[in-house]
Amino acid sequence: MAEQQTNVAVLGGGSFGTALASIAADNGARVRQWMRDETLVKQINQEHRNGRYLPNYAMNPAVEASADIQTVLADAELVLIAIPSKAFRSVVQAAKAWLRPEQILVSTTKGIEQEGFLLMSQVLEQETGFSHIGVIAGPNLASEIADKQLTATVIASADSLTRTRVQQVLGCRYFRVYASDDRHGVELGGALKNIYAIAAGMAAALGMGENTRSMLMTRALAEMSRFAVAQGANPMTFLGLAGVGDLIVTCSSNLSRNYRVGYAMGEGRTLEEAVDALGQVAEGVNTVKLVCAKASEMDVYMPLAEGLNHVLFDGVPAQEMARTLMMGEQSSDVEFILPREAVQQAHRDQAPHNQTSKNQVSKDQVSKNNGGGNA
Ligand SMILES: NC(=O)c1ccc[n+]([C@@H]2O[C@H](COP(=O)([O-])OP(=O)(O)OC[C@H]3O[C@@H](n4cnc5c(N)ncnc54)[C@H](O)[C@@H]3O)[C@@H](O)[C@H]2O)c1
Ligand SMILES: O=P(O)(O)OC[C@H](O)CO
Repeated sequence: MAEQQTNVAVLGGGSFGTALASIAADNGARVRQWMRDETLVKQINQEHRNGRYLPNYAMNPAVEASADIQTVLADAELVLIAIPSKAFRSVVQAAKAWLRPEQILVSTTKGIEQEGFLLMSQVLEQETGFSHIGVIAGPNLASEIADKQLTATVIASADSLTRTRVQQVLGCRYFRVYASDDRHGVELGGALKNIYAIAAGMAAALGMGENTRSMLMTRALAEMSRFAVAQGANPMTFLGLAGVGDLIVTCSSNLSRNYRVGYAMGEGRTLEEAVDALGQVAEGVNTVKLVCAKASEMDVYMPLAEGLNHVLFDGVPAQEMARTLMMGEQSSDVEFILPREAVQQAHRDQAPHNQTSKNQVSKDQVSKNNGGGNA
């Protein structure tokens, strides 16, 4: 007996929504994609191409685009939401009247909501109260997926039906879907890596080398997992695709919008110029502010994120910040093996006179250290 075709709804007409819609259609699902822009709807239905966000890639012709959210959600078993975090809640609210508890709702958005520091799956939970909720995250540059480059992602959910159905619906010859039940860790991995992608782009534009990039990525991973553990996530998640996997791709590729924002700033553009030139979402710009505020509230040491925050919003030159960071506390490599506090204690015990601990990267410290570093 032939298996029944799965109905999939994709909310979002940007690059990731478009890439995901094509995967599901390539895999035999009936896919409807919702977007606001009627011109884009017409173009996708007639030319099978998203000329605004992925102009150089053919979409599966079976994807039906529509600006009517009710039509798109009707009969959908799986709903994939690819809307930037700033608009995520409003779109879920607009969709709510046509969502049903038996549907599987999956956020693909890598951002944080300012009010309450909520991740998008938490917004979904708040708005719907449903139980089949998950997130997708991993090293997933939309244009490479649209080009059918071999790619893997993670579906994370406490609900096994959500994990299994997403693996069945999206897993195909060019897209592998791994499962996790650490939804919070996977979602945080996706959101946090954007911060360090901006820093990596900046470092590349400033001519910093591969040792620097490697140090930045590895210390970023330490910082991300430290923050995530304080938020209740499993540190082991950061060894997976949604942790180190996504960090590698976004810190190395100029296909990453966050990396491109950093690169443009490293070339001398202002943040506003860099974001305007992009014309697409770079979630890391907003995330760094929210994460620094939360880290300070929870007393989590995040010198790279704090440093980037000062560069983006306080006008501190990136070179100067790099010098300051190089003069910061020399700490433990892997804190889950040798705790940072043990290294600090050893420094205190062996210091001829007491040193003050350098827990925060402040603007004052930047000016004090200016010129004195060895980055
Ligand atoms: N592009 C990627 O490679 C990629 C990969 C993985 C995850 N993501 C994540 O997916 C999310 C979406 O990213 P994207 O790349 O598709 O963004 P994008 O900038 O390419 O497109 C965003 C889409 O959202 C729509 N949108 C914005 N505000 C809206 C609103 N109020 N109502 C309805 N639609 C609205 C835009 O019109 C556009 O169609 C982001 O959080 C991003 O981090 C992106
Ligand atoms: O283009 P970015 O920087 O939003 O990154 C896209 C994806 O998150 C990469 O996995």
